[in-house]
Amino acid sequence: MLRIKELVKRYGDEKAVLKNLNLEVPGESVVSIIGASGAGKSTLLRCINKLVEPSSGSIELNGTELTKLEGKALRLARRRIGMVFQGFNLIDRLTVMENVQSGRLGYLPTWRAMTRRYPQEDIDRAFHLMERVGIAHYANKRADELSGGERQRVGVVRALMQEPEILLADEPTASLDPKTSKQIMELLRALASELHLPVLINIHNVNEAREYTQRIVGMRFGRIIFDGKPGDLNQDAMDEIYAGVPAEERDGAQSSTHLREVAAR
Ligand SMILES: Nc1ncnc2c1ncn2[C@@H]1O[C@H](COP(=O)(O)OP(=O)(O)OP(=O)(O)O)[C@@H](O)[C@H]1O
Repeated sequence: MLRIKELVKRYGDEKAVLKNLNLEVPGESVVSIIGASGAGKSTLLRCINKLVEPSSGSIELNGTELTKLEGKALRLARRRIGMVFQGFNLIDRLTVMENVQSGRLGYLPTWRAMTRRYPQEDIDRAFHLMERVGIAHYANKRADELSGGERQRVGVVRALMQEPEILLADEPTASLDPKTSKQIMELLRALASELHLPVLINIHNVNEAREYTQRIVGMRFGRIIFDGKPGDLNQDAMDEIYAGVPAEERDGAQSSTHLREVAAR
């Protein structure tokens, strides 16, 4: 169970981008977070895995308060949070196997990780997961030789190698074509149920959110203003979440997170 209470995030002296946000995600549920660009969706995910430091409030994962952790305790907690990225975040020159094994870094002594001498059980687990998502035959291929959908499957396996207690996906399909997007959403939904994992997906494509997730959380200006089943997301709710956003930009627009990542490359 993920339990977020009164979460506030402020970048520097700017006004808060998350404003006293409350959210509970029980096990095994697939929740999508939608909202206009700048609503605070990525910041929320980044606060959960502490890529950014919350300004105040609490984030509890299965009874562990994450916001207060530091040093080793933080590292241990972080390895329980799997993250899937829009741009995949793979190391191109490494093989698929090497990339997925990087999900075990939080568990291995440094010498073992540096020399890439992975324990047999980690190799077995990697093959099992790669077979599950259909990429086992690519184990020894370089990551940059794969298609976008295959790369995202590597990203998913890497996250699962962490034995996570929750999976966070930050626009996992935004770099993919529609058919591949559906396959990845289908996969995330299936894995949530097979592995009894809560999955939190930040997503721009509202149609995919409706089709593949059981619960939709709508954000606006750092607040949750909708929280319900896909069937409850009617036109009024959509208009409130996306007020002021042109219709053609509501779906599939490039996110500011993506643009920032591209600019940083
Ligand atoms: N590292 C940062 N430093 C300063 N401001 C930031 C930073 N990251 C995000 N912001 C600001 O916080 C606000 C929320 O951004 P965030 O990326 O969380 O929104 P989002 O809903 O995920 O948007 P998008 O869908 O476009 O990615 C925006 O105004 C953004 O400019």
